[in-house]
Amino acid sequence: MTDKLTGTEREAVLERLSQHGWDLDGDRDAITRTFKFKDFNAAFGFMARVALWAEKLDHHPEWSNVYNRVTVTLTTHDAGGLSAKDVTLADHIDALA
Ligand SMILES: C[C@H](O)[C@H](O)[C@H]1CNC2=NC(N)=NC(=O)C2=N1
Repeated sequence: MTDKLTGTEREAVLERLSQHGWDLDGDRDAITRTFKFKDFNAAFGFMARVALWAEKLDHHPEWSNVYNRVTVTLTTHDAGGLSAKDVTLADHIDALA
C-alpha cells in the first residue's frame, strides 16, 4: 500500500513540479501536464518510452493523445491521491520528453 503525500510534502512537490509545467488537475489530488511534439510519431515514441518506465515502476499514467499532443495525469489510485510514486514517474517523464 502506498501512502499519500503529507500536506507539507505535497506543497513542496507542487512547487517544484509546477516549474516544469505540471499543474493540479482541477479539484482532484492529481497532477497533469501536456507535452507537445513535432508530430504523431514523436508523440507516440514518447508514450512508448514512458510505458516501459511505467511498467518498470509498476505505476501507470492516465493519458490521452491527439496527434502531436500528449496529456498525462498522475495520481495513485491505491492511495486515493498523490504519492511519492507520482513524483518519481513525473521526474522520469520529464527526462524522457
Ligand atoms: C497491482 C498493481 O501493482 C497496482 O494496481 C498498481 C498498478 N499501477 C498503478 N498506477 C497508478 N497510477 N496508481 C496505482 O494505484 C497503481 N497501482
